[in-house]
Amino acid sequence: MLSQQTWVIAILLTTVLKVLHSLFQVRRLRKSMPPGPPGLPLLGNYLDMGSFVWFKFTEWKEQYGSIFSLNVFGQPVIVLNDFTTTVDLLDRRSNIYSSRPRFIMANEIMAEGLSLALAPYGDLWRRMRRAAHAGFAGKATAAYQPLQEKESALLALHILDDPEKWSSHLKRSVASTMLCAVYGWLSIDSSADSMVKRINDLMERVFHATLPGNYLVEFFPSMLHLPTWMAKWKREGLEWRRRDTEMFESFIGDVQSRVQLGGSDPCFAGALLENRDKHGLSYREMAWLAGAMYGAGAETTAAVLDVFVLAMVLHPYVLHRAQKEIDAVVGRDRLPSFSDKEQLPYIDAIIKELLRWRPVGPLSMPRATVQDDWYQGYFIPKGTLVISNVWAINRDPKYFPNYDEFRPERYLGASGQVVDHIPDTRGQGHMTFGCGRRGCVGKDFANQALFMDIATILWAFNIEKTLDAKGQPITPSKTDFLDEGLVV
Ligand code: HEM
Repeated sequence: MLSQQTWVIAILLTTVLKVLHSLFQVRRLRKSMPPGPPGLPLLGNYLDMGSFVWFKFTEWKEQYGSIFSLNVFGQPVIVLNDFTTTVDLLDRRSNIYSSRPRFIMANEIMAEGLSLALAPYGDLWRRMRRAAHAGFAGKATAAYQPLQEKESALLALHILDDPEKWSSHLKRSVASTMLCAVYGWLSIDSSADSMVKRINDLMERVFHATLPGNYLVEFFPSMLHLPTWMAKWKREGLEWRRRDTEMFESFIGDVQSRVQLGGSDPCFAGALLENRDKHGLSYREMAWLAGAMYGAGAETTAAVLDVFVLAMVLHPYVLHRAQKEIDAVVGRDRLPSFSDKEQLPYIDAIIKELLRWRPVGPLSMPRATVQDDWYQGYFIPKGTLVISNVWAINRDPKYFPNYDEFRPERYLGASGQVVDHIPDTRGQGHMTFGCGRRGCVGKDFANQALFMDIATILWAFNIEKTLDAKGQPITPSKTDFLDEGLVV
C-alpha cells in the first residue's frame, strides 16, 4: 500500500507533467487552428472570459469571424458563431463532433457515467439515445397531448387563484407534466413537493459540478485516483451517487410494480421496461435515463415560459394579436386544444421567436471532437472542446434583421403561415435546441408543451406591467440576465 506522501507526490508529478505537455502542445497546435485572441502563458484565455461569456464571444465573432479558437489551461477550444459553420461541423460531421468533454464530477463520479446528456459518444450513449428518441421524439410525442392539455388547464386554474405567484405555477406545471410523462404519476400539486425538491436538488448539484472551476479534478484528472479518505469532494460525490441511484431505482421500481398490477398510465419509464431487451439497457441504466429526461426538460421549458411572460409585458401588441387569433379560432366556450394548432400559426411564431430572442442556453452544451479534423483550411485537433455560440447564431443579421427586436412576424410568410427561412435547422428556425445527432432529443415534446401552455395562458389572461407604490407601471429590464448554470 502506498503512503499518503507517495500518493500526493505521484499525483502532483503526473499533473504537472500533463499540464506542461498540453500547454506546449496547444501553443504549437494553435498556429494551424482557427484564429483567436492570444491569451496569457499558462492560463491561456481563461481570464478573458468572466460571466455572461456569450457577450464576449459575440465581440470576438466580430473580430475573428464565424469560427475562432481559444486556449484554456492548455485545453484547445473552438467557438462556432453562425448557422453554416455550426451545421457543417455538428450536423454534417456528426461522427466527429458528437461527443462531450469529460464531466468527471457530474457524470463519472456522481452518476456512475450514466448521464445521457453528459456521456461521451459511444455504445452507452447510443443505446440510451435510441430509447429516449423512441419515447419522446417525432410521432411518440402525440401520446402526451392529453396530459399536456390537462396540465395547461390546471396551470390556468392555479394562476387564476393566485396570479402573483405566476412563476412558481409555471415551474410546478412543467415539473408535473415531465414527471407524469416520465413516471406516469398523478399531477404534482406544488413545486415544493418533496420528490420534486429532491430531484431539483440533484439537478442543482449536477449543474454546479459542470461549471468550470468548481472542481479541480476537471482540470487535473489524475486527482480522480486520490483515495476517498484524502478527497472530501470524491467522498461526497460517491455518497450522492448512492442516494440518487437509490431514488431513481425506486421510481422505476414503482412503475414496474404498477405495470405488473396492470394499473400504470402509459409513460416513458413503462415503455423502457417493456422494451428493455430491444434497447439493451440494464435496470440501473434505465433508472438514470428516466431521471435524466426529467432533468433535461423541466428547468429549460420553465425558463422559456418565464421569457414568454417578459416578452408579453414588453410587447403588448404581440399579446393582443395572439389573443385575437385565439378568439377567432377557439372562441370563449372552450379551452384551446391541439386540434387548433394548424389554425394558430401566430402562436407557433411566438414560440420560435422566444427561443431565438432569448435562448435559455446561450452557449448550448459543449461538444468534444473524437478525431483530428480540417475545416476551411484550419486544423481542429482530437479532444477539442466545441462551443456553439447560440446567442450570436440566433442574431445573425443576414436572417434576422433588427435581431434585437422581439418580432414573431419574422417567422410568418405573406399568407400568415409559418415559413422555414433558415436553412438546415429542419424547420426550427433557430439554434436553441442544438443540431446533429446530439441535438435536443426532447424538442418536439418541448414545442408541444410550449404551444399548449402559451395558447391557454393567452386565452385566459392578460399579462400587464405591475404597478409601483405610486401606481405607475414598472417596465422590467430586457437586458438583465440570471445565469443559473443550465439555463439563463
Ligand atoms: C425549451 C426547452 C428545451 C431547450 C431549450 C433544450 C435545449 C437543449 C440543448 C441546447 C441541448 C444540447 C444540444 C446539443 O448538444 O447540440 C439539449 C440536450 C438534451 N435535451 Fe433538451 N431542451 C429543452 C427541452 C427538453 C425536454 C422537454 C427534454 C425531455 C423530454 C429534453 C431532453 C434533452 C436530452 C436528454 C438532451 C441530451 C441529448 C444528448 O446529449 O444526446 N430537452 N437540450
